[in-house]
Amino acid sequence: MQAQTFHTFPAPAKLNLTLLITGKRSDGYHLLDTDFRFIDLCDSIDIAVRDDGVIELLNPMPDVPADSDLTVRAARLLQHATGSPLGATLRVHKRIPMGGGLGGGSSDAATVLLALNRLWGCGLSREALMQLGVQLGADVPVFIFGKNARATGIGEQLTELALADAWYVVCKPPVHVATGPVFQEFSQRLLTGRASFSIMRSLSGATQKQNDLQPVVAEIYPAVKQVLNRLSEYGSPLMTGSGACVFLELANEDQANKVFHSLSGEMTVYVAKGLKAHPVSDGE
Ligand SMILES: C[C@](O)(CO)[C@H](O)COP(=O)(O)OP(=O)(O)OC[C@H]1O[C@@H](n2ccc(N)nc2=O)[C@H](O)[C@@H]1O
Ligand SMILES: Nc1ncnc2c1ncn2[C@@H]1O[C@H](COP(=O)(O)OP(=O)(O)OP(=O)(O)O)[C@@H](O)[C@H]1O
Repeated sequence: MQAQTFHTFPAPAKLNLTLLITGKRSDGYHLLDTDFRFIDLCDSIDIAVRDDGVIELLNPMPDVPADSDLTVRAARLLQHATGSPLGATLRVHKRIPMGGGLGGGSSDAATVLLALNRLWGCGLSREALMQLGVQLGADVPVFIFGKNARATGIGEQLTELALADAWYVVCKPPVHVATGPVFQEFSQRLLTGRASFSIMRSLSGATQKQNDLQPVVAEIYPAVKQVLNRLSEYGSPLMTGSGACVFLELANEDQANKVFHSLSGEMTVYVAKGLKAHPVSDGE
């Protein structure tokens, strides 16, 4: 086989700067009102086009078989939707912790859709890619949308959000949180009055940040609560997505570095800059 030419594409993590749950759809998915921000903590994906139609992942992760990996699923979905006869060899460099609420798998999938749409010459619009992406996960569309955004629906109705420069300290408690069970527990709590939909807060446009999944996760996973407590010594931390990661927004890089250095001996911690936009543009 001919030597393959690889192109490298970044896949940034996201933070949910606020996350309100406003309702539930008939299929069980929850309706959200959430502000997404991309940060410069990124995976990267090497992609080479091949002409035999095969989708191959060179370095599957130990606990995710290649066929289940969101990068492979994204490539196959695009192939199926467009009828492209081309294939791809993929290599994923993970930096974004998994099960952290940072959307790493979703971002990897979005980057593959954006990159292969271009490399295969499919010519799908951004909207069409977003519609494909949501089939892989509720967090995929925002990464294709490509801008920091307020999201409603299950995360697929997006409006651009202008955000000031900011730096973030992101801590990863030593637990892996699965998204589905956290939403299920939230729903259970609705029945017993221990949780409620944040409809009024959403409608009123209240600016105070909160994450409606945080009380659920902090109770089930004491490690998350501990990290929230520790970070609150420096400001007002919040959990991102369905956890487990917890972040603190700082006004400048110096402050972020100071907090980072005081925590780095104790836990897994990252310092990241908020991005203005997704680093992959689809050429539009
Ligand atoms: C919590 C967030 O990270 C916020 O950005 C996302 O809403 C989660 O998005 P995601 O990880 O892409 O989630 P998916 O893979 O689509 O969904 C996993 C499971 O979480 C539940 N789920 C997810 C998203 C949502 N809006 N409501 C839900 O109830 C569903 O049971 C679903 O089967
Ligand atoms: N390329 C991939 N990278 C990471 N996880 C993947 C990938 N492909 C499949 N997965 C599966 O998806 C799960 C969720 O991964 P991800 O890193 O997106 O979690 P998360 O940050 O909690 O997501 P979210 O914020 O969207 O809930 C992983 O535990 C893994 O089993």
